[in-house]
Formats: sequence, C-alpha cells, structure tokens
Amino acid sequence: MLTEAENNKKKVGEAAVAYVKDGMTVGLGAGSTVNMMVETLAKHLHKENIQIHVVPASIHTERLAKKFGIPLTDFSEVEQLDLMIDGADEVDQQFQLLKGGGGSLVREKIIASAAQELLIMVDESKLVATLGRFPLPVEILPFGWELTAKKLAELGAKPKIRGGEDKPFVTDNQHYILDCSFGEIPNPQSLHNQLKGLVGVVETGLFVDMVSTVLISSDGEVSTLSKK
Ligand SMILES: O=C(CO)[C@H](O)[C@H](O)COP(=O)(O)O
Repeated sequence: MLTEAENNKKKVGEAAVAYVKDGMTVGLGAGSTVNMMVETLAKHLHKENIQIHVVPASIHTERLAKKFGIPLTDFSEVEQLDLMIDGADEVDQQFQLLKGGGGSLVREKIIASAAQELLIMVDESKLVATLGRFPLPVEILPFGWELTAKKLAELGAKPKIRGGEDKPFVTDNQHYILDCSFGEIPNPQSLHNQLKGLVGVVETGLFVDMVSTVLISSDGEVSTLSKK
C-alpha cells in the first residue's frame, strides 16, 4: 500500500514517461521521484516497444536503469539530448528551480543544459512564490571547505556541511555540499552568479531559465504547467 506521497510520485512518473518517444536520448535526474519513475519508464518502453538511450545523473540512477534493462549512454557518444526528466526541491512562479536535495545537482545541471527539454516532476508542496524555503545546496571542493563556508556566510547564507563536520556527505563527484539558508531568493540568477564567483564553489542548485514543463501531482491527480 503506497502512502499519499508515494502515490503522488508514482502518478507524476506515469505522466512523465508519456513524453518519452522512440529513438530519444533521455537524461534521468536523481532523487526519490526519479527512483520511482525508472521502473515505470522500463514498463513503458517494453509496452510501447520503444528504444531509447539514457544518460543518468547519479550512480544510483545508473544502477536502477541497469537493473531495469534500460540502455545507457554518455557524453562520449552524444552531444545533445531530446529530453531530461528530473525532480526538484522547489519551483517558483517563473519556473526557476532549487535542486540538489538528493546531492546530484552538478550532473543534473550538465545533463539539463544539453537537453532540448527539461521536464520536472514535483508534488504541489514544492511550488513556492519565491525560492529559498528549502536550504540551497551548493556543491564545493572538499579542500578548504571551512573557508568556502565562511565566504558563503559573508554573502548572507547560514551554511551547513551536509552529513556533519565529522563525516561530510561526499557526492558522486567526490565533492561536499553546503546546504545554505539564504532566506528568500528573489533573484536566483544574481545569487547564482555571486556564488559561482567564489573559489571553491563548483555549482549551485539554482536552475535558472532551464525548465519548459512542470508536472505537478496533488491527491493522485497530475496537472501540467508549460512555459509559453
Ligand atoms: O535535485 C535533486 C537531486 O539532486 C532531486 O531532484 C530533488 O532533491 C528532489 O528529490 P525528491 O524527488 O526525492 O523529492
């Protein structure tokens, strides 16, 4: 028996796989919504007799795709993807995203930047007027992370090392993540630019002007918001 949250993830995943067509190269993000969607995608490919190739954004997503027999590819073979399907931690009214709660923001952003369309799956609770309720994940180099945290604090954040100082969480890229509470982020592009200007910052979880379509689940129903 699925919980309400799991059912919402299942339904939004079912809606997302309908965008996957024969011959596509598809990026798959990371996180619990994507995890649930991978099995649904495998069933969709089988049922519709569709052949695709997938670029996964995390080692975990890669393992899941392999488990369900979904063919993989990478950037040594493809330059452009037709579609990227991913989750998000927050979506604002301008379709700007805050991502990285699952720790895969760098690879997700690389794949999304190579995709013609970025399709985001969320439940209603992730829609916000302004980004910033969820602490912003910032991927950083482990070397000198304490200094990078201080620099982020000088820019107004309250940075916390993910996993704790004794055993920081290590990303698939062998980096750390600082979860940074900035309060409201009215101008995501400007904050992103400021953070990227710091030595030691690899990437931020702000995905600005990348999304075309957001699928939103609520009470087991899915609605679609598309950017004009
Ligand atoms: O950005 C992400 C991973 O880096 C995830 O897409 C985001 O954290 C949402 O995850 P979930 O589907 O578990 O709520």
